[in-house]
Amino acid sequence: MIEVRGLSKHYRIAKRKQGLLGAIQGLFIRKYTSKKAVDDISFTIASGEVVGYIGSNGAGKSTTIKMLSGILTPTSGDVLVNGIVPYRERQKNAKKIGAVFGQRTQLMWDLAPRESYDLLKHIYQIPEAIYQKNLHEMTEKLQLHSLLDIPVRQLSLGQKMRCEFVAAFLHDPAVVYLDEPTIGLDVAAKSRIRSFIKQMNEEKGTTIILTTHDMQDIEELCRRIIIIDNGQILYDGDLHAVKNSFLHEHVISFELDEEKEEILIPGELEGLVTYIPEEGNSNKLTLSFHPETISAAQVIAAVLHHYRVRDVSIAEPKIESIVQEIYERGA
Ligand SMILES: Nc1ncnc2c1ncn2[C@@H]1O[C@H](COP(=O)(O)OP(=O)(O)OP(=O)(O)O)[C@@H](O)[C@H]1O
Repeated sequence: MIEVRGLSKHYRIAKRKQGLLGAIQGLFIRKYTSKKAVDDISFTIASGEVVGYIGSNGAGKSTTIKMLSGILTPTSGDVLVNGIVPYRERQKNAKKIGAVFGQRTQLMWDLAPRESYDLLKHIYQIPEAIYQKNLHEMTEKLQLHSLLDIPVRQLSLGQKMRCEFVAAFLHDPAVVYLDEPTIGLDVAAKSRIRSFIKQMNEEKGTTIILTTHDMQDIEELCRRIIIIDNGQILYDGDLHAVKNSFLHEHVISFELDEEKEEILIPGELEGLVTYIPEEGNSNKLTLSFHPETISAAQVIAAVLHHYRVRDVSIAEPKIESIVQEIYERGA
């Protein structure tokens, strides 16, 4: 579906000298530096995959997406999407892809969404029956019937983004690029959009490439992540595998049935767990441990053996901290 081999994009940046003289000199003599925004990356994405493409600001995510969608021509390397070289056959490629860029819109500002959709129907030459079916199903899923005839400029950000998603999926694209699709949205809008993405992937087999700084998006939608930093791929693989390999500590909190003057770690856990004191809580026993040293089940069993426990909560390692660590380690 998507094949990327040795793909690079180097931007040429004009060096400017300071001051008026420098500006005048710059008109005649220009010196350039080169920025390796994407530097020799390779990956393959199969049809129907949902892949999180993540990295810090300036890592090279948007540049990659622009090359995949045909907006940018690579400096070197190969990219093939649906058997098409995107930057060579832009129109053919455009018919098979969809995109939502959180910061930009493809809906006409002064028109109602329905009118923009009608325009897209003609641009993508969607047969009338498929158009009506898709429009009906998608507006239903995103609950935007009541918004279809209101000019886009009068819609809230969350309403507008839901409408954007219909525009991106209306022509049944094989691949959809989502660049920060939930940025600035409230919890309810994010959740509705995430379940729409899930449904489209499951029902239509749409391949999704998701670029986001919102790790909740990644956790809920992606089984595979590609992490890019400084234009190079740091990690490409299963989200849960990375979680396990980078996982340092699990934290379990026990709410004890009664307040204690002193809470002691059960003897059998000595040296295997670390006690995390919680200020002002004399009935809370919070322990951190490495899952390779001792299992959560063993920790719970030992505590239940010594204390009467009202409630237990287990904190999973956050993907944010794992990603942060991968950036810092560099591999
Ligand atoms: N048109 C351009 N000309 C010169 N340099 C550019 C251009 N576009 C991007 N860059 C540089 O290339 C690098 C990668 O940029 P890119 O926009 O791909 O990063 P990103 O991972 O999408 O970042 P963000 O999360 O901030 O959107 C950055 O250092 C950026 O400054």
